[in-house]
Amino acid sequence: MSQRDFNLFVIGAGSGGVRAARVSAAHGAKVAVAEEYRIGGTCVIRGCVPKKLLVYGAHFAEDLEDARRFGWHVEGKRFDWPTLRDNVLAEVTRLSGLYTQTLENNKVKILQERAVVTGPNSVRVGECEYTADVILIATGARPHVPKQPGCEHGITSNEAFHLEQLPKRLLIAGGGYIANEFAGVFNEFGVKVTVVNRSDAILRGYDAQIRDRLLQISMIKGIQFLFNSPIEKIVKESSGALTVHMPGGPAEFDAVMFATGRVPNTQGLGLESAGVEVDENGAVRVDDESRSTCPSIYAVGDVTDRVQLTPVAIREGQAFADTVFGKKPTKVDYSCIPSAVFSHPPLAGVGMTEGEARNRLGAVKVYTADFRPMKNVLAGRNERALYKVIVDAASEKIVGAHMIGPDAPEILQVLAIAVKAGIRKSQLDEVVAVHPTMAEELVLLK
Ligand SMILES: Cc1cc2nc3c(=O)[nH]c(=O)nc-3n(C[C@H](O)[C@H](O)[C@H](O)COP(=O)(O)OP(=O)(O)OC[C@H]3O[C@@H](n4cnc5c(N)ncnc54)[C@H](O)[C@@H]3O)c2cc1C
Ligand SMILES: NC(=O)c1ccc[n+]([C@@H]2O[C@H](COP(=O)([O-])OP(=O)(O)OC[C@H]3O[C@@H](n4cnc5c(N)ncnc54)[C@H](O)[C@@H]3O)[C@@H](O)[C@H]2O)c1
Repeated sequence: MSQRDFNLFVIGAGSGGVRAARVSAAHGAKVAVAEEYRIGGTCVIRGCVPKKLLVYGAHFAEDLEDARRFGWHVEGKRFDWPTLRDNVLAEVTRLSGLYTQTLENNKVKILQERAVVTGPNSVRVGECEYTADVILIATGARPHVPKQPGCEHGITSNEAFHLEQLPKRLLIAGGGYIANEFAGVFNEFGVKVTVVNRSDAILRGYDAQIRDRLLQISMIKGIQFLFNSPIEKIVKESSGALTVHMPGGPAEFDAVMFATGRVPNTQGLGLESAGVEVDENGAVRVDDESRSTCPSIYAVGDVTDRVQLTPVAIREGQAFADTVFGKKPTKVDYSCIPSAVFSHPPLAGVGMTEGEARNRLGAVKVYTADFRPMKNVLAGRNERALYKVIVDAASEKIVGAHMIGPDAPEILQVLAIAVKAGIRKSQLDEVVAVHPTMAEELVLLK
């Protein structure tokens, strides 16, 4: 029996930390978790969940517009931001309560304060020092804000959920997930959105044709994109407006939001006291069992900067608990991780893009369905969906699938099973279509 206060001390009650704490406790460990902000972490409090609820809220703008062609006349429609904001924040509070309850039900001691590591087996929380056989760093990541003069006047996704009122003109810096998701949301709410990117492409890592389709549709919806436009400085005017200086000249906005990546939360965490190494971005270096360079300290989730997605943090937390406290050594399989961008319309992908497949495999076959969904046709909405299935010409196996269009993330989740299982294109063809659906295009690809 250990003489220390706990078998496991988890720092950070987000996606990875909560799963690791709960499962380790279920395996019989005495567990404590420290959280400096709110139980649930980024995903629940200021990430996936409130973001997706805003995406739902935003989509009503198009649904109400399309409704007319389906015979529905909605008089006097009007959007009220405070109503949506407050309902979303209330839902976040409810979910945070459920996460807290889950930890308590599993007898995990919750310390609602910042923790720092003071040695290989010790942690300080406020005035108290605790000892533990194992420490798990699950502190996540925080928004990166560029250092150019005046950038402190901008906000990040953290603040976007709490805006007092919507800005009339919003500049979003970045071209990744958060930039495209929030550009879509705020544009649907009637905000004039400009996306500025320092490079010449959005959503690197996704299939080029799918990205192009999103760019094209986003521009038609009224979102302006400026490429190769690093922000040089931001000046706050006496009116409160922000003048943003860029290579193409200055422009005025009511708010600037940075969506320029997220950096691991290791600053001031005391990792050096235990010999825990971090990389050049501050991410904890770990082996394939999530063990750091200190044998008693592990790390999971965004703080390791492997794949910054909730389901990955959860898997890493589960694998850690099973390996260290469940006598079941488990490694996370990082191959074929599906992902989605909840833009308007959403896009999703799994496996190799067409470009990657051509580079890595040489001979590939690409099957595409480029179509206007039935609902869009009747609505008079000129938006086309695009599905792509990438096949290794030698083995006939599907090595990637990518799509943009209504409900693409929902459809892709199921297709990802086929890609992960390594099925052949002919096996897709054997499946009878569910008609009329959009997903049936996947079994009718010629
Ligand atoms: C706007 C936004 C939208 C997103 N949307 C999606 C999505 O749709 N799908 C998806 O898969 N992923 C999404 N993500 C990413 C996802 O939220 C993260 O990958 C995930 O939350 C990482 O989990 P984690 O456990 O590593 O860290 P987190 O969930 O960030 O948890 C870390 C916790 O540690 C706490 N903490 C930090 N330092 C200390 C300390 N010293 N002491 C005590 N506590 C500390 C923090 O307060 C935080 O609660 C989104 C992220 C953002 C920002
Ligand atoms: N739907 C989802 O699953 C989802 C949604 C939101 C966030 N996330 C996760 O959170 C992470 C962070 O999201 P994000 O959108 O901030 O990051 P990102 O990595 O997706 O995009 C960052 C963007 O900022 C640009 N950039 C980086 N540094 C810059 C600088 N100094 N000046 C100007 N531009 C700069 C990059 O070129 C890139 O376009 C994502 O990588 C993702 O893993 C996932």
